[in-house]
Amino acid sequence: MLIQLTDVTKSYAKDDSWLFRSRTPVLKGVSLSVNHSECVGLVGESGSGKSTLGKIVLGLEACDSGTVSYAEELLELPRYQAMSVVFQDYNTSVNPRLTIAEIINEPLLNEPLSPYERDRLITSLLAEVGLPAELRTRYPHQLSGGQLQRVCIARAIAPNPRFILLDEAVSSLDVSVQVQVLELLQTLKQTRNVAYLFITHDITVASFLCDRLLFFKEGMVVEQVDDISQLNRVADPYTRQLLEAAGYLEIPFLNHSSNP
Ligand SMILES: Nc1ncnc2c1ncn2[C@@H]1O[C@H](COP(=O)(O)OP(=O)(O)OP(=O)(O)O)[C@@H](O)[C@H]1O
Repeated sequence: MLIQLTDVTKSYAKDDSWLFRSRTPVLKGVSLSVNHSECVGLVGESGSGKSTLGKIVLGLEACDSGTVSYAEELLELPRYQAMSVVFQDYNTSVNPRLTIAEIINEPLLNEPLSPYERDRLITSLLAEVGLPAELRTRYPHQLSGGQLQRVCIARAIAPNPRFILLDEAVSSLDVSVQVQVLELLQTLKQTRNVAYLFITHDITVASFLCDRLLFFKEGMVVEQVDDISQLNRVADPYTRQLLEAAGYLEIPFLNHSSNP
């Protein structure tokens, strides 16, 4: 086990809380684990609390109750080397005044590398995410969305983390670019032995990349699918609704009733 959350709750103060001291519960007792080198998908609608959960996993927010435990190997490393994150909005994830090489170098600033070694590492990280070395001197506005998200992925893998949180990391990309970036993430997962928590509202992309899926609704895990080939067997009505909307339950060989 790399990361384990047990019975985590979180609430935020309501806007009128100065008067009533009332709070809105956002996470209502969430338990989940991410194992070494696995990709866990957290699928749910907008506002269900997925990003809040992601922030708690990264240690950016504290939970109100419950526990978050990390494997020893994560605790031994500085946080930026143990865990990385790739957000949905690649434009606001990068400093527009930095070159692409400087952006990728951000998590490497404390590494004792010579200028030559640093240069070579940045070039090899660009190659690893499928980008040419010439991009290193460009600025973010001179790249396409897909290229910039690849730069964010290069920055995320630069310190060689054991865990990466992917928060709607392909949701802003065109469908064809989405597939390429998902394939890149799949490759990196294998070559770098990294674990992902993949937060998304899109069950199709989640089932492409993930080993396990957790369906999330109103701050709770309502269903867990350990075997993606058994997706059609989900019982929870909300999860079935999501699958139906994505066309999964219409495919005859996946249909539960025709394949007992
Ligand atoms: N810092 C905050 N203060 C107050 N309320 C917050 C805060 N952060 C999130 N919320 C509220 O918590 C709820 C869950 O938000 P969250 O961003 O975790 O959902 P989500 O499932 O990631 O949604 P989306 O996919 O749209 O990003 C929302 O109602 C949001 O308004």
